[in-house]
Amino acid sequence: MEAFFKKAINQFAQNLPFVIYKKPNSNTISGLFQQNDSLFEATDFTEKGFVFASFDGSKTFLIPENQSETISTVFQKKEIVVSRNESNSPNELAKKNFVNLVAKGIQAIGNNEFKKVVLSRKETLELADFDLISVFENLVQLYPTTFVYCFYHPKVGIWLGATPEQLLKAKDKEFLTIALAGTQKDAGSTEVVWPKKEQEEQQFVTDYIVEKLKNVASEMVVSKPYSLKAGSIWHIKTDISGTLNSSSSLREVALLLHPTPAVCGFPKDKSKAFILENENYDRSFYTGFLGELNIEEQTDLFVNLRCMEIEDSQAHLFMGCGITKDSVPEKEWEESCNKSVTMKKVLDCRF
Ligand SMILES: C=C(O[C@@H]1C=C(C(=O)O)C=C[C@H]1O)C(=O)O
Repeated sequence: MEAFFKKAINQFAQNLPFVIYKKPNSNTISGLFQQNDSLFEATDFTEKGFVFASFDGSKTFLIPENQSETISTVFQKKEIVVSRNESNSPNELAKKNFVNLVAKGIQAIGNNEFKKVVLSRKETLELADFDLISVFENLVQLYPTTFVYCFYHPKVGIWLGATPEQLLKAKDKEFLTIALAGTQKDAGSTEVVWPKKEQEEQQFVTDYIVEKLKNVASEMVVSKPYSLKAGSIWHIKTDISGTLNSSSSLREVALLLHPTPAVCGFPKDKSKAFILENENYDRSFYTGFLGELNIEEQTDLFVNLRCMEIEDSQAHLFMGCGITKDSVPEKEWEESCNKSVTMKKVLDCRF
């Protein structure tokens, strides 16, 4: 593991692009270390490499496999101590802005503009000291069931995250995606009871994805909804798998799914337009997607959630909440605070 991280440190010191990542429940950390600093894009999704795409669809960057050294290492579990006091320092202005944004979303739903919209915010923290590799290791140690990554490109920036949400897994014509929604804080029990509002919201997401996929796939299998723990919060998840029609391409499916109702809303176009007009900040790569594209004949893409961008001595954290007609703005604010803890914890823990 040490030699692997040393490689990443050297790469970073030379301002060369790289990505290191660990898949959910896996023991392997993989890395692509690009040998030049060119900025590549995935265009038709027949490329091989690691893709990093923005929410608005304008950027689909790629660390190409054929321009990179690929290395992996086995992850060793360590005991870590989280020193952060989990209570959030209340920021009254940020709260007021978010509560107003959510209220506006609820009003638009009441006016039948769309049925669901995912509204988000950005929170900036000052970092006293920051070590890229330690923070990545903290993510790996703390969130074993998520997709953990650290992406660096001198022309893009530094992003880290631990996302519970798969966008698309595909091999040949077989694919898998999920519908994820509903959030509640972990109270220490594995028996999670979900209110009707959360169950309905998640069912909307499932139905919408299945309906969309009918255009490109056959033989779809939809699992029963079940509870999934990601860090200290729970979600409701449904697995959806199927076979792509011979005329459908990987790119078509990825773009059909992205952005999913779990991070945008539905109908997609109307909720996306509302987000772009009202959120008042640029989501950039948050709620975009990332992951392996045609590596060893497999594609494994995730939605970029529970993530942060590191810029100079600051960390920008991003969190969002699914808004439906039954949402309560104050509760959504609290949910966004709970989600922010996923990143806050790793900025403040020690081995
Ligand atoms: C948008 C985020 O999360 C999404 C929204 C959820 C919700 O509204 O309950 C749950 C999981 C994610 O699909 C985020 O974490 O930033």
